[in-house]
Amino acid sequence: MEFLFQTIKHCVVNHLAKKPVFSTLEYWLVNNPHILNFSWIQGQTLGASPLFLTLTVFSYLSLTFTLSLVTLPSVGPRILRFLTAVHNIILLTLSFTMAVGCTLSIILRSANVDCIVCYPINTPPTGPLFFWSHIFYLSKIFEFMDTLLIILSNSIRRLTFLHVYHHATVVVMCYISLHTSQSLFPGVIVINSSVHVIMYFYYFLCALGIRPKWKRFVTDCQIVQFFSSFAIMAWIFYYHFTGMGCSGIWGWCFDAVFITSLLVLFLDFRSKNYSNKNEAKKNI
Ligand SMILES: CC(C)(COP(=O)(O)OP(=O)(O)OC[C@H]1O[C@@H](n2cnc3c(N)ncnc32)[C@H](O)[C@@H]1OP(=O)(O)O)[C@@H](O)C(=O)NCCC(=O)NCCSC(=O)CC(=O)O
Repeated sequence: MEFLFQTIKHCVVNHLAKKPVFSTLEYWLVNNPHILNFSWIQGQTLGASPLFLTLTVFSYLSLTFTLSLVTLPSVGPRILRFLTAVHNIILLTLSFTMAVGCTLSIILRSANVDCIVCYPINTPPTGPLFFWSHIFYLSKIFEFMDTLLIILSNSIRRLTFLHVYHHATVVVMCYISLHTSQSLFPGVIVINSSVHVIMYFYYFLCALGIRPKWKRFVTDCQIVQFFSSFAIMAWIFYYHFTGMGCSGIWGWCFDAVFITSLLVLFLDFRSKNYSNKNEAKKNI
């Protein structure tokens, strides 16, 4: 693994870095002073307080519950489709930027594989990796708009436990990961953002009235991402107990429960949506 990482780093630093496009990307996604000097400071950085987190999650859950019960003034289908398409394009672009920014930050700012997987205990949450973690956290709050779009489209059957539980809990996971400088987090960001590029592209096409035949592929990518997260978690676990310890091991425990619960919910979603019986029904 170390050899693979050093080879990639060598290629990036010695070959790609000479291309003007790459230098521009490197500046805007990693070496910009705003990103380099980023610091997650409790009570100062946007969203960095338990009160903010509590109010955000509470407002999301109570608004979702209330709005799903009342009859909202109907938004014309054309306007709703337009809003949904714009929302998906924003999240697709943001997810792509986070995936590229975080990958470049990992390659350029980490000396070796150990530094990516296991931050030393008491690592301060500063610099590019935590900048992208912060953007990822804020993007999860922006994803609340998914729920509003479901409610506005009167598609209450799509307002499932999986959807609401995922949207509410993922914000808590991001907060804990930033707060504890959690080692696993950049890996999760790269994987999740990449999967979300595909997912929001799928939703974008749906908003345009196109029903892609590869819906199942999106679900499979999501399931694979949970297994990949387990692999990274096992790796951290190994480093933590065989070395000097890794930062954010309490956050690790939260993630273990959260990712397991999502895996169970997604496997259930998969078996209900794509079982041979259901597929046959759709084709009738
Ligand atoms: C293929 C999936 C991505 C989506 O499954 P669904 O059953 O929701 O898909 P679907 O075919 O019914 O979706 C099409 C409908 O979604 C509407 N739609 C379009 N954009 C949307 C958006 N941003 N949020 C919510 N709904 C949206 C379309 O207009 C269309 O409505 P109409 O039918 O009226 O025309 C699946 O794998 C999945 O994630 N299912 C769980 C449901 C969910 O909420 N997923 C996202 C959060 S979980 C997550 O994000 C995990 C992760 O981190 O990867």
